[in-house]
Amino acid sequence: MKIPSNELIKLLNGNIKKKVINNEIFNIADIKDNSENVEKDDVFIAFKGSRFDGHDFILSAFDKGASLIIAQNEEKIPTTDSLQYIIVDDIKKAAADLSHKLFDISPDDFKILGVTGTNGKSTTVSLVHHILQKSDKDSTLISTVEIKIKDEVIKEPYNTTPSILELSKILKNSKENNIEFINMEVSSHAIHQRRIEGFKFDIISFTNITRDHLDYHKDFEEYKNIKLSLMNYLKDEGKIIINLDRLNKEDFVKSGKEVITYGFKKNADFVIDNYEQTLQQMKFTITTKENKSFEIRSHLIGKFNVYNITNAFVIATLFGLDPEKIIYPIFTFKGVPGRFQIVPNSQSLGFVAVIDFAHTPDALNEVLKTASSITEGRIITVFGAGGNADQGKRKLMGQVVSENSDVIVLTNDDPKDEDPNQIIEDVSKGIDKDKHFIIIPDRETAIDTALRFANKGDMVIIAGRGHEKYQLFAHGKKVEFNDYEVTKKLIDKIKRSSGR
Ligand SMILES: CC(=O)N[C@H]1[C@@H](OP(=O)(O)OP(=O)(O)OC[C@H]2O[C@@H](n3ccc(=O)[nH]c3=O)[C@H](O)[C@@H]2O)O[C@H](CO)[C@@H](O)[C@@H]1O[C@H](C)C(=O)N[C@@H](C)C(=O)N[C@H](CCC(=O)O)C(=O)O
Ligand SMILES: Nc1ncnc2c1ncn2[C@@H]1O[C@H](COP(=O)(O)OP(=O)(O)OP(=O)(O)O)[C@@H](O)[C@H]1O
Repeated sequence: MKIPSNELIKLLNGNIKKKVINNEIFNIADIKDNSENVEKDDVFIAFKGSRFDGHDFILSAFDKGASLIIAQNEEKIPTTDSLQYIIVDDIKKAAADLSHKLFDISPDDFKILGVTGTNGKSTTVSLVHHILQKSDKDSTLISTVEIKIKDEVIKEPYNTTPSILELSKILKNSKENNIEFINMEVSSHAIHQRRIEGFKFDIISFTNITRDHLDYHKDFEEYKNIKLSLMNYLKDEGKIIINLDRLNKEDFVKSGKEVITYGFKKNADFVIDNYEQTLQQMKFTITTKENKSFEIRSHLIGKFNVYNITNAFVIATLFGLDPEKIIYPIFTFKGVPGRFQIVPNSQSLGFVAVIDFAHTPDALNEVLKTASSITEGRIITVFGAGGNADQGKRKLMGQVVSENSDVIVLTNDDPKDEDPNQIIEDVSKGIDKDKHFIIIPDRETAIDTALRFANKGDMVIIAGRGHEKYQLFAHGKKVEFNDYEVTKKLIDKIKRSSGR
């Protein structure tokens, strides 16, 4: 794209501290925030991060052909002839303004949904995407599990919420594909790091706010306030949806925006009732304020999924869909990989093996309570806790699993750079020592042991890693490991060896 310098300056108006520009016109190929990827005629934005400072790579970007540098710290600008740069006050705003202009996108081009909360984001956005697609409404999905335009996967997600520049590129791609709806997960990290700068949402949905990520955030209060600050990113007519059973409406009405509620509580705008669950399917009703009731059936399992489904139902109605027509797409939704996902070949052995992404105390509580409610036999839980993450939640995870399981196999999750034995030690502090409890650090052996221990009628819950494809160890070591595939393989082996 060709852009005259004066237009560029106008675009960043009010944000410029200093500029050294010689070109009258810039021929901008792309806009990058990683020097490694810079090519000829790119603009390089120097972000200061938690590990690196992009300012340290300005020279490298320039050598690779960057035509313009946008930076924030003048002292770190290298003294090189012909380096053209702009020093701005607010680099996140500059990145959003520039990328939106360059890619010709604006939040007004789309109806945008943001789902935040500790748990339930992926399931909710994936279901909304499915409902929209099945209703002939073109939609983009941005989640931890996949990034899709319509039904086409366009990118493997790296983070739950991508960076400012990646998001801009997804919106550009979406606009080129005439997408009407953007459905995205918004993590607390993304809000804090302003990865959503320049975004304005039509709907923001809050699922629940419970303990997580207290390695990154100072305390729970800060974590909660960061989540709540997402409300500042609503369009003027934007609406908020909350789960009234899990959240306090007062925290949201303060925003001055319309707050729509759902829950089992009778004073919710969308009341859930008559919930019944079997291993095959659930059913429940949603009753609107106008006293219209809708019977919902789904293959998903668990009360937490009743909430996720109702949330998606409310979102879809606010997006203008006929509620009657939402019911069938909900029924055809197969769920998100690694979220209460049953490993089918386990049932021929007489028990049920389930893969679930629960990696917070609250999620483990929800999943194990669900498991108990639909299981005659014992609950056997295989789990661990992740490294380089909230250490304080480990003991709480141990407690929840201890209270809700008959047999516990404690193993490695993703130890990352931490000592795996220390993580196991931290988790085991929450486990009642009178329980049937065994520590097996190797995850495959742990799963195998749990499966061999299972009797007819039992349920084996393999928690924590869900859809993830790799186990992460120290020094960046990545080992292929998918709980579903490993469990399936182990069950086949047990079947072969036992002749069952
Ligand atoms: C701590 C954290 O959140 N870091 C995120 C952050 O990175 P950062 O700003 O710290 O970047 P950095 O690595 O220090 O680099 C600074 C700058 O130098 C640049 N650089 C760096 C090296 C180089 O050679 N050249 C160069 O130009 C980098 O491109 C970057 O622009 O911004 C990056 C881009 O958005 C993220 O990918 C990165 O996520 C890291 C990988 C991460 O682990 N984040 C987790 C904690 C996270 O964000 N999780 C949440 C939710 C998880 C959940 O829901 O459970 C998520 O949204 O994924
Ligand atoms: N509404 C909910 N309330 C509590 N727990 C839930 C809820 N929905 C899902 N869970 C639990 O959280 C796990 C992750 O679900 P999901 O991926 O939908 O959440 P998420 O917020 O996207 O999490 P992440 O960002 O870590 O992927 C599930 O496997 C389940 O154990």
